[in-house]
Amino acid sequence: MKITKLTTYRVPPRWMLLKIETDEGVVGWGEPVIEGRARTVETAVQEMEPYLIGQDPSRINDLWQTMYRAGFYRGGAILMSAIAGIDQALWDIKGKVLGQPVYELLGGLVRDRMKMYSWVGGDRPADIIEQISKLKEGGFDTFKMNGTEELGLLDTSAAVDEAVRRVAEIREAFGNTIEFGLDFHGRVAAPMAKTLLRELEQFRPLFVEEPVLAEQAEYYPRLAEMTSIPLAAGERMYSRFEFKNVFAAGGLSIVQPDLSHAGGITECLKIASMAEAYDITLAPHCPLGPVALASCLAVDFVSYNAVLQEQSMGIHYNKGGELLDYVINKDDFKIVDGYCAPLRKPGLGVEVDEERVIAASKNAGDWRNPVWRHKDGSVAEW
Ligand SMILES: O=C(O)[C@H](O)[C@@H](O)[C@@H](O)[C@H](O)CO
Ligand SMILES: [Mg+2]
Repeated sequence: MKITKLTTYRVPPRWMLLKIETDEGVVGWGEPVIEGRARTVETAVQEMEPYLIGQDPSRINDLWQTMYRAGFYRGGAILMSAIAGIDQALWDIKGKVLGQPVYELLGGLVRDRMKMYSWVGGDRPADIIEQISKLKEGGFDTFKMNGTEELGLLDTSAAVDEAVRRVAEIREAFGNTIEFGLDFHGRVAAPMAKTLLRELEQFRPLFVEEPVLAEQAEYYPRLAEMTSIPLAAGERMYSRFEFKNVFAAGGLSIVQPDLSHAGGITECLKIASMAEAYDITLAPHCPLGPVALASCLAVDFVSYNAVLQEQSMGIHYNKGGELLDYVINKDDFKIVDGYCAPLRKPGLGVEVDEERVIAASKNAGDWRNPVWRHKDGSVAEW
């Protein structure tokens, strides 16, 4: 079998799907994308083509190493997202050729169902109680929200109180009947992280995500020393070579690689195994589309340390397109009592609605995250 064609489709709300065709008619789908840089990743996928066209798609490991090493420069958000989507599609092809779901090719199920969580609250956390109540009726009991609005490098006691008040209200309203993670989203600089963590400790959030920016990862062990709140990070790290230093330095309790940013299934499996050796749990990042989610689930169902899975249904970013818009097998993504079952169809288990994808790609738009400014006019982390 030989790879014959790669076709990318940028689609609303801010995703990109990749179709890889072969000379025997087997097709694989992937989701290479960096939110807000879809066109850049699209070009990176096109630049990877010479390594792929005419090659045997079953040789995923060799194709992965070639894409990673052959261009001399390596790593980073764009190249690793391009490799990620291609890798996902290659696994999809392999499973379809062998008539097996990807998780069977990776040693079979390590669990029967996977715990999912839902976003609430939007860019600036609001209406949290109401949104949690609604989702709770639908069976969710685990949520994530932004921990703060924009926050100054050195901000006020009032800003800290505002972040704490929101969390206090959640515990007040729901007690321990629900759990929630707080995503600091890189908005909190090191000078503020300790104060916020200390003040939030009493409400026992399930985790605090990106307590400081990934480029400040050396703070993770120091912050972990002063709080019992599990610290989570990983969506802005792109290969096991980045994660190894963070694991060795300590401080992380939860690692969140993104299956569409960190080299795909092949790479994230390695990251998951490395994390397990350090007793770090796995909660793949996935505010993206259905092929990305299916790839996450493939890794979740074979990784003992997988504990939580993000999914984007109802997320505040999904304007103009929802996770289930582009798949035929909508029921396979059903979340029952907050859990998702394995996708049992061959490959990634996603039946992509190609007609819908092609139609939607005609007006994909160019999603960008907002550019926030502090009161003094300087740019703020969004
Ligand atoms: O935890 C999450 O889902 C992420 O922080 C998410 O909010 C961002 O990755 C966003 O998609 C960037 O455009
Ligand atoms: Mg996040």
